[in-house]
Amino acid sequence: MNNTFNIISSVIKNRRTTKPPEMNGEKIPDEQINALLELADWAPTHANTEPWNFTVYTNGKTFGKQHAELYAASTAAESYMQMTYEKLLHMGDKASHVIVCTMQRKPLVRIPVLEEIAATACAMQNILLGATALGIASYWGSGGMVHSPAMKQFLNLDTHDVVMGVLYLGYSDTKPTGKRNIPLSDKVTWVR
Ligand SMILES: Cc1cc2nc3c(=O)[nH]c(=O)nc-3n(C[C@H](O)[C@H](O)[C@H](O)COP(=O)(O)O)c2cc1C
Repeated sequence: MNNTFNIISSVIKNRRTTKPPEMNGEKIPDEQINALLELADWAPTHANTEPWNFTVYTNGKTFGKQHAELYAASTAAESYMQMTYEKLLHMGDKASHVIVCTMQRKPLVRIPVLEEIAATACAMQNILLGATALGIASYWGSGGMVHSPAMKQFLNLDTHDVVMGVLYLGYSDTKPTGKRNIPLSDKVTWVR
């Protein structure tokens, strides 16, 4: 294998999910976030629809407040849990930047939704890999209100658009070890 493969292989294998509470509050320079977004923009895209969109929060607390308030406003009193509110409120406290990632379909696009979602996921993975290369810890979260109609409305999305997830980026003093539960051989079929 050549050196480029070895480098990218090491970045891919070293990317690990770090939960935002494990981040340490240190700030990432905005230029580095821009560089990551530029990587996202080079994701593959069927028919060049480039359906990814990003809302970048330079303070994790701002998104946390909006997320928690959305939960409070759209949860019936009998289901509401203060613990959930607090968890959402403080989720990004120690993150540097929070990026809400959405797939937004252009009008009249004939590309299947599945492919637009896949393209946006590729863009998000580019961010995660770039972050790893820069020593930035990352977390792709889809909990709380992320997939709720209330979040779509909050983000002014159209019916066919999708909230893909929230990327929390920051620095961490710890690094989780990776694991895979299913052997690769169980997921691969070779036809010769
Ligand atoms: C689409 C997607 C949604 C995810 N949502 C969550 C989530 O809501 N909560 C969570 O703890 N982890 C979430 N994760 C992160 C996974 O838990 C994590 O990728 C998995 O444990 C494998 O660990 P690794 O990323 O270190 O390889 C999500 C990952 C993806 C790709």
